[in-house]
Amino acid sequence: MVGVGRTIDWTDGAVVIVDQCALPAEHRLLRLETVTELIGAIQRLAVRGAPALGAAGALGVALAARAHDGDAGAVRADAERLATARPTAVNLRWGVERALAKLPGGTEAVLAEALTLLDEDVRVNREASGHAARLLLDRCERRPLRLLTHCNTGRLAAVDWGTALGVVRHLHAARQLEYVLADETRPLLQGARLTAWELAQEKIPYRLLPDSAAAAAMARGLVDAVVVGADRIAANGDTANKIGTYAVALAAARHGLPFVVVAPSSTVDGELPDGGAIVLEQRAPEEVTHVAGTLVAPEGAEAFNPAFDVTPVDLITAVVTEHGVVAGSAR
Ligand SMILES: CSC[C@H]1O[C@H](OP(=O)(O)O)[C@H](O)[C@@H]1O
Repeated sequence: MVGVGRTIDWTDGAVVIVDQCALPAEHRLLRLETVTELIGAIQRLAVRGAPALGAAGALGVALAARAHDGDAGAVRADAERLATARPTAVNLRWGVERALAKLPGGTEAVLAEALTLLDEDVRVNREASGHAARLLLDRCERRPLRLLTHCNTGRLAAVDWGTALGVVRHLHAARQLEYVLADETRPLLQGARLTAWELAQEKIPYRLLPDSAAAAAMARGLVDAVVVGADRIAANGDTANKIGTYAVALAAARHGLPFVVVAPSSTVDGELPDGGAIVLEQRAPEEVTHVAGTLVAPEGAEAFNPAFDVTPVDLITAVVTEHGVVAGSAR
């Protein structure tokens, strides 16, 4: 059920999500009854995070199948609008296509596939984050661990549990975590608003830091390892993730710290040989020139606001999915 553990689910013919734009001030649910409403929620990041986008894509096809019952052309047109709502996370199109493949079996078959995908997401991310937690315990001597993370990769970025933050949950449960250093993650502050909220909810020790302080934290010996999520992983292991991830990887390499990417295998795009071809979403300048709706730059200031960057695999210790380590120097 949404809110209790799940970030996104299907309730009485609608997609119901936790409205991530309202957090941390308010934990409220949004009921989305049409594909257009769902696309709007995806594009304003009310629902966000690669695995959660996969679930949204699949459930969105169920909405389309119900709305256009019997009109496969109309369903496919809505499915394409969904799949292109945000370009970088491969999971969105993957979820759409998973559900669309069941369309010949009818509306209920599409919904059944989408609900199966949601259940899978939780299991797969628990497995992937479990592998990554064990890898970090193998590679890091110090106990308990002090992890730095970027953006939000917890249950809010998935159906439940999460990827990199799933590692934190495993380690915390095993009493092997001292604290988390969470990058605020400008400009949309997924770390400050969402990761901090998740960790506070579970009384997991954390400190928030400006993105610009991540390298300094490593230089001061405050970090044992870095763990992040992913939005699209190329066949060679190059990884697209939230803007700022590449800088964190450079700093981790400089300080000889493990840098681990955790994602479900649905985030791997085997058709891309390397990260050079990953489409990186560019977002509105206002996300940079304004803070909480207040202009903080000169009127008319231009901005460079890519939502993602690519970390080359040579800076990644391990890319870990439910299948274990699939790329990186730890293979
Ligand atoms: C569990 S992967 C989450 C992944 O998605 C985030 O992007 P966004 O907040 O724009 O959806 C970020 O890249 C996270 O690492």
